[in-house]
Amino acid sequence: MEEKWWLRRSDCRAKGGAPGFKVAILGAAGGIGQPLAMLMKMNPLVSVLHLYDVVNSPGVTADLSHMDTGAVVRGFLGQPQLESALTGMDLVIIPAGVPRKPGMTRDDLFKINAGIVRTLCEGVAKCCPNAVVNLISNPVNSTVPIAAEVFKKAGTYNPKKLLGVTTLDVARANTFVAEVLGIDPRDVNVPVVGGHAGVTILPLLSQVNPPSSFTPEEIAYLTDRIQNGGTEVVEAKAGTGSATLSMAYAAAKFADACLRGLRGDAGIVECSYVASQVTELPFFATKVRIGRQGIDEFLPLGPLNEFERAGLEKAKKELAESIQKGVSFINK
Ligand SMILES: NC(=O)C1=CN([C@@H]2O[C@H](COP(=O)(O)OP(=O)(O)OC[C@H]3O[C@@H](n4cnc5c(N)ncnc54)[C@H](O)[C@@H]3O)[C@@H](O)[C@H]2O)C=CC1
Ligand SMILES: O=C([O-])CC(=O)C(=O)O
Repeated sequence: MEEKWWLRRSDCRAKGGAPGFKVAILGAAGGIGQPLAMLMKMNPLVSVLHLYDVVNSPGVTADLSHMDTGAVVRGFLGQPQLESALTGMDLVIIPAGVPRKPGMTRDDLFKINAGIVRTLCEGVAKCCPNAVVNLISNPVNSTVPIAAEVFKKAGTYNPKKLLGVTTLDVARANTFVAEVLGIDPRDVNVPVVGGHAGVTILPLLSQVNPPSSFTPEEIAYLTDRIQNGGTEVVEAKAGTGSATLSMAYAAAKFADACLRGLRGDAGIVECSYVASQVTELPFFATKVRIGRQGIDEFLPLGPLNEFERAGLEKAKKELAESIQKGVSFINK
């Protein structure tokens, strides 16, 4: 392609190396991957953006590379290029894997996505063992334990740097609560704890900021809508996939929080599904404080009302099974 020009790109004076973080997206040509790649290309904290996929990453890379933002974009295609995609990365975002169709649960994706996540995490362990990992691929309740086991086997596991992305649950909760209250969603913050599937998604409506009270009907409506927000989109898309645009937005927001934490900004608190001692389960989503080394602090659940305590028990039962399934996949 370069032959038709008098100047080759390698002769250009740009040498790269601008200050900023190096970020890789694995699954970058997918429904989430493409808009997420665009949002990360627009993030001023990113100096280098690596886009890896098993299909179409050269096209997505060429396209995004014409945006006049600071990040230098490079594309990587297929397993032989995985190591180059990962080497030197500070943050690795993983939305690789198949999405749901109507009638499926997230757990139905386990068969295909578990193996994809294992392979990609083996690459992370080998090429950028100190990177922060943002895991999006479903079922998150099992893929995060899979990633942890892969890293343990490789001797690189750092629980402070492995974060399951549950930001979309928070974004939905903020949106739906704001609608019920008749206020701006940007002014609402709903902690959502537990996990990322059905009853494991536990919105803590008693802890909504600004402090708000809800009728029992509002609580029933909001809890159901937040827990089934993913299914609402899967059904509306009628077989063509699941949430991609809202997920890319949520993933970009979460990645930005991680980068600001790594930079040393104070007060970065996000909900995320992580290795945790907040409950008796080895993994649980709660608020975490993110700092220079990844997670600095696991924040407690806070006071729950009776409805939330009952929800927590249900969530824990399902979560325990999903965690065990992920752990056994690697240690079978
Ligand atoms: N954590 C969350 O809140 C959410 C998670 N998801 C999950 O994210 C995943 C991706 O969803 P979509 O982007 O809609 O799917 P998609 O099918 O549009 O894109 C997935 C991409 O992954 C790529 N891929 C497949 N195997 C790969 C491998 N071994 N290495 C690298 N790339 C590979 C595919 O080529 C494709 O480009 C799904 O598992 C979905 O369930 C979706 C929405 C929300
Ligand atoms: O529902 C799905 O399969 C995708 C997802 O995780 C979400 O939208 O929350």
